[in-house]
Amino acid sequence: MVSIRIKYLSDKIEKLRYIDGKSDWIDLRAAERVKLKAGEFRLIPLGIAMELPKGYEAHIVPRSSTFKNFGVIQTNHCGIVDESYCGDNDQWFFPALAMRDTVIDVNDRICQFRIFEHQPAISFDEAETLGNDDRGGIGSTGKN
Ligand SMILES: O=c1ccn([C@H]2C[C@H](O)[C@@H](COP(=O)(O)OP(=O)(O)OP(=O)(O)O)O2)c(=O)[nH]1
Repeated sequence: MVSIRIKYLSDKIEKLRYIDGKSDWIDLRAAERVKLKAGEFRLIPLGIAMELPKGYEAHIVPRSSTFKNFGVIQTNHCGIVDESYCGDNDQWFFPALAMRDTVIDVNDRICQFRIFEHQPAISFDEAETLGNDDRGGIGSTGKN
């Protein structure tokens, strides 16, 4: 079990819940009522700031039902929360683009996150040739 220090920046949202055995991913809630016109963009506050465990980052993605329920897409497709994003005012947000006129209410579950261990440190070693066979272009393995 890993514990995460969390600061709630809103008393209008329910506390985060990790549901053991259901899914690793933890739902996040809108901390504000947001009304968007089709084509409008907004950073929706999620009402939380966290100190992630050392060596971890968090990934935020939409819930599968987010588009069906709210008509918004996440503009960065997957949000990365760095370990250094850990101050009291480092509120997590969901960058939303409305594809239709829509209203997201306070406490609506609009996205989900889980933590991942950082990748190892990387150095880039430049080479004239990689010395491997080419795999072929994208889609070269066909459709079936
Ligand atoms: O969907 C997201 C993406 C990012 N963040 C927060 C956590 C992250 O650590 C910080 C900065 O994100 P990122 O590094 O991806 O943004 P940037 O555009 O590179 O800005 P910066 O100059 O702040 O690094 O914003 C979120 O709350 N939600």
